[in-house]
Amino acid sequence: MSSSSSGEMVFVEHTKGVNGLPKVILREVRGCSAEVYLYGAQVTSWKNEHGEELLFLSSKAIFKPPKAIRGGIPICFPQFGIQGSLEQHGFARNRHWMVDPDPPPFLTCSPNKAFIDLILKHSEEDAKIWPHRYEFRLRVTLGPGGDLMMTSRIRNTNTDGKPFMFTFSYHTYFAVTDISEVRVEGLETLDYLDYLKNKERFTEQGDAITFEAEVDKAYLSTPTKIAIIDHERKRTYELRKDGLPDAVVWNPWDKKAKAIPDFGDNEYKHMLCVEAACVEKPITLKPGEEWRGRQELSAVPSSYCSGQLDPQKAL
Ligand SMILES: O=P(O)(O)OC[C@H]1O[C@@H](O)[C@H](O)[C@@H](O)[C@@H]1O
Repeated sequence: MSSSSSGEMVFVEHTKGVNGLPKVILREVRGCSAEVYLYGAQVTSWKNEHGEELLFLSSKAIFKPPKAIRGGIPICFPQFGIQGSLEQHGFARNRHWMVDPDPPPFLTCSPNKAFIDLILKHSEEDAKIWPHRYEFRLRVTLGPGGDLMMTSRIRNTNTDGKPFMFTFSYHTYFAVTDISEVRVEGLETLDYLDYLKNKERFTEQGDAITFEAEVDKAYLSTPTKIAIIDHERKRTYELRKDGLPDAVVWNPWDKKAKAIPDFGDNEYKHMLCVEAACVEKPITLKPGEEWRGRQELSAVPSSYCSGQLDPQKAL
């Protein structure tokens, strides 16, 4: 456990990560931790109190701009996927963010000490590809129980009176023991767009979702709670979201994995992306307006969660 010279615990440590990229480590008293790179404002690690890694990070991840880091929680903004004129998943994930010197007050009075506020603003360079002024503020918090909370606030600061539109996702790569032993609950019977079938719309059947081939789907208007159950590890991830109606589920499986240069051939077995997202209906912000999108993750023993999940319960 890291502590200051006075012996007090350091909840927020500013340090350097791979290739000297600035990184912030968040710690909580029970021993859980999270790591956030300023490059992409990307969470690359989230560990429970036993030091077990809960996020997948590829062994081939390239920590070198302009390549986005493969794994953890990349942020897709202002464009999810290829629906638009920008590069896949937009540019927020490969920009250098700053520590926010002036974060807005949070409405809820929280006892958490392990948090970091980051900010990304428009630049002249980016204005050539996305001609808007904006402020994107992200707070990453590690709760006392080890929960990982992320709140994004995006504000239109255009001075030309123009609104802008965007799509978004927290592209979370969950670490799983064996993908063929994983079940996702909370998305059954929903409509989804299948990206492997030209975005055709289908309706999911009644059963919980399991995996035996490549999957790339955007479930629409989902409940606020989704569970990812890792049977082999007897661990359940709970994803709670607010302001993000959709959920993307992605696993490249063997063939696609081999075609991704910064992804190991067999790593698809040990990851599953379940992304709190807004993809079907883009968000429109007028000048002065702000949007808020939040995700909370917890990891609990499966016996505790199974059967108790109430997908309708709001955050
Ligand atoms: O390789 P990238 O740009 O990080 O994207 C990975 C995947 O991200 C998912 O969110 C998309 O739905 C997939 O289509 C995409 O392949």
